Amino acid sequence: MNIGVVGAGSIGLLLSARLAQRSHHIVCYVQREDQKRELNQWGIHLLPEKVRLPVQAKRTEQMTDHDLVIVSVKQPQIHPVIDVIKQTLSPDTPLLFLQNGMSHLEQVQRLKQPIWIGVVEHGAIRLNDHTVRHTGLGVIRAGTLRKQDQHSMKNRLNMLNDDRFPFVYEEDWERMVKQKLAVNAVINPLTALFRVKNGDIMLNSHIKKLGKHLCYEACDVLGLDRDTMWEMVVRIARATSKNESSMLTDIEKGHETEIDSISGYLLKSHELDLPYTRFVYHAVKAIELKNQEEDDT
Ligand SMILES: NC(=O)C1=CN([C@@H]2O[C@H](COP(=O)(O)OP(=O)(O)OC[C@H]3O[C@@H](n4cnc5c(N)ncnc54)[C@H](OP(=O)(O)O)[C@@H]3O)[C@@H](O)[C@H]2O)C=CC1
Ligand SMILES: CC(C)(CO)C(=O)C(=O)O
Repeated sequence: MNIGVVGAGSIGLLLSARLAQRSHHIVCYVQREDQKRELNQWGIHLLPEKVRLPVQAKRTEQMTDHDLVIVSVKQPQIHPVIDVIKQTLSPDTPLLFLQNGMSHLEQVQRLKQPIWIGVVEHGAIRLNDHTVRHTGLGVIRAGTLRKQDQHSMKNRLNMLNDDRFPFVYEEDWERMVKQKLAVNAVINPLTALFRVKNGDIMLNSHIKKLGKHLCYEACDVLGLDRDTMWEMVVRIARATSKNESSMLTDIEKGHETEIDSISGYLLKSHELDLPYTRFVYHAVKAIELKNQEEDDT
């Protein structure tokens, strides 16, 4: 397939490399000239295998139609990408959105294109503009926003699917996104606040206890079963145990996190008090603010 990947960060580079390995033609859309140059010159260096995969790189404004366009920028970065999509892509080009959280869904639903909503259960970390380490093998789950797109989506998803990098079709995308939100509402703030890798939150009995409270609060808001969800959180934390969560990476780099679309989304959509969620929300925002103040001085 001919695939465009918007955003060549940890997940964008991982996806581009894994799909290029299966001989798909990949165009990475990036926002910086230096990253474009590096990717065109070196391709993607994929670890731990130490292989180089050739890709083409262009600026996001140069976006054209593909068999599929995958959007792998972070939730707070999505507005300008949606503007480019509106201006450049035909209404037939399918779009796969992979953001954590749920705040982007309202905007995305207004697009005319066939929309696939996906969640990533892999762990990945970008080491430089053309090098990525695959730190936790998981799956990518996706479903279609509109029923009429299901058939063509299933066909295309089959073309992407591979035992070493699975894509799984999900009939109930809303449930899938809610479950991923509950997982992120536990793992992401705890790893960011305690500065630990995903697996470590299950090894420290106190952090694990906080995790269970966060999980139960998320389940109560989202209408999910508490025990099933806690099992899922434990499974994903273990499967990605060596991974730094995307929120921890953001905190360490002094970047804005996705806390607003994860814990913030839960707080906004519920009237009951969620004391554990409220605490981690403000704690992560406090670190963001501190990082910002340090940058300004
Ligand atoms: N990392 C992980 O292990 C996991 C991440 N996720 C989710 O996947 C999504 C992506 O995360 P991740 O890859 O870690 O994030 P990164 O911050 O590593 O990557 C985001 C990339 O998007 C780029 N970008 C921002 N705006 C634009 C634009 N207008 N045009 C082109 N590129 C742009 C950034 O460019 P620049 O480098 O120039 O800033 C950056 O390279 C998030 O929602 C995250 O929560 C889900 C599961 C696991
Ligand atoms: C599943 C998990 C926690 C993997 O690291 C993730 O989604 C993230 O880091 O944002």
